[in-house]
Amino acid sequence: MGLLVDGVWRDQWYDTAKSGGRFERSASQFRDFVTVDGKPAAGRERGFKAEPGRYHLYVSLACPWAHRTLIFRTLKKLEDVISVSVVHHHMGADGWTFLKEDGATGDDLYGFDFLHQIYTKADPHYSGRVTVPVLWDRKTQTIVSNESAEIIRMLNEAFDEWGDASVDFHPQALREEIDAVNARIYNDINNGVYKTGFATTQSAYEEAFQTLFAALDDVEERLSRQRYLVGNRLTEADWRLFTTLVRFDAVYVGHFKCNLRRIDDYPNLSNYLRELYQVSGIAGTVDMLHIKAHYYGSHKTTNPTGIVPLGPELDFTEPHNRERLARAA
Ligand SMILES: N[C@@H](CCC(=O)N[C@@H](CS)C(=O)NCC(=O)O)C(=O)O
Repeated sequence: MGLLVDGVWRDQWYDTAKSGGRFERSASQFRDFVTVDGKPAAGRERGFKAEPGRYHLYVSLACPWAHRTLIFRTLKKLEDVISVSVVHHHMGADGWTFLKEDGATGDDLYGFDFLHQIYTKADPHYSGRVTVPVLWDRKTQTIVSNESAEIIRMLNEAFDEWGDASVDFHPQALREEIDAVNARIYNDINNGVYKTGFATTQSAYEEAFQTLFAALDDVEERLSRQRYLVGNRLTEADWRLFTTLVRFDAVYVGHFKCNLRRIDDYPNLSNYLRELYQVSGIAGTVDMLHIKAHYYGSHKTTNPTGIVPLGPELDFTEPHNRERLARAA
């Protein structure tokens, strides 16, 4: 685990000393957009036109943020439009690597060994973390975006000429509510599990832990009344929550000490998780080997032995009871 400083790789763990033991996620730096007409998005200088075969995703199957982009690629039927390379699940002294093992593909575009080489190809003086997902433009050989929240919006709306235009996970009428729900779920749950697991003081851990479970309790209550988070349909907000829920009992409960309750202990959240997992194409985006091997094997400060637990037994294919809420929202 490390970062680039003026284009030079440095092996370094997260620095929580400045923030009272709290984990603070740094903002993504590549923030351009692929658009239908190729014009730059508002406030941006560089424009990228949607074209089939032009863009490539670098992902980790372990990573919940990268997982969002794979889900959108699948649900929008963009598999033949946007190609993908999968990094190795172990993130060690070199950061993400392109070692080909356990289903990791290697770097299909340049044959690089490390993901940080993709970052320095885009910007030889890049300083910052080297994260997945990355949306790469083959044509101009640069990174369009390394922010999953924005990549999924591009996949949702810019490629409809070639993908499935009939599904829209960010409908105009629900945008305000989606944004509000996303904000809480991002801060308290998606990033909340990291704040809990990477805290380096007892008080920072407890603060994040309490916030996380208060938010999960609220979502459980919401899902007892309505089938999905926003409106009566699947939206971006659901997929963003899903990637955390599906990792929760396998990883966050033990590795990140998020152990007040498991998702399995919440009747509505667990059925909701099963329903989303059973949506066509989704199970194929969930890779428990990568998920468990990555977290338990890579975070040496949290799990120095690197031992990957064998449990728990999880079966997301069991029946769910969410149909009864179909008209209740
Ligand atoms: N805000 C980013 C966060 C991505 C992120 O933090 N990815 C993790 C993997 S789960 C990563 O690559 N971490 C490497 C590091 O922090 O050095 C997004 O949502 O795209």
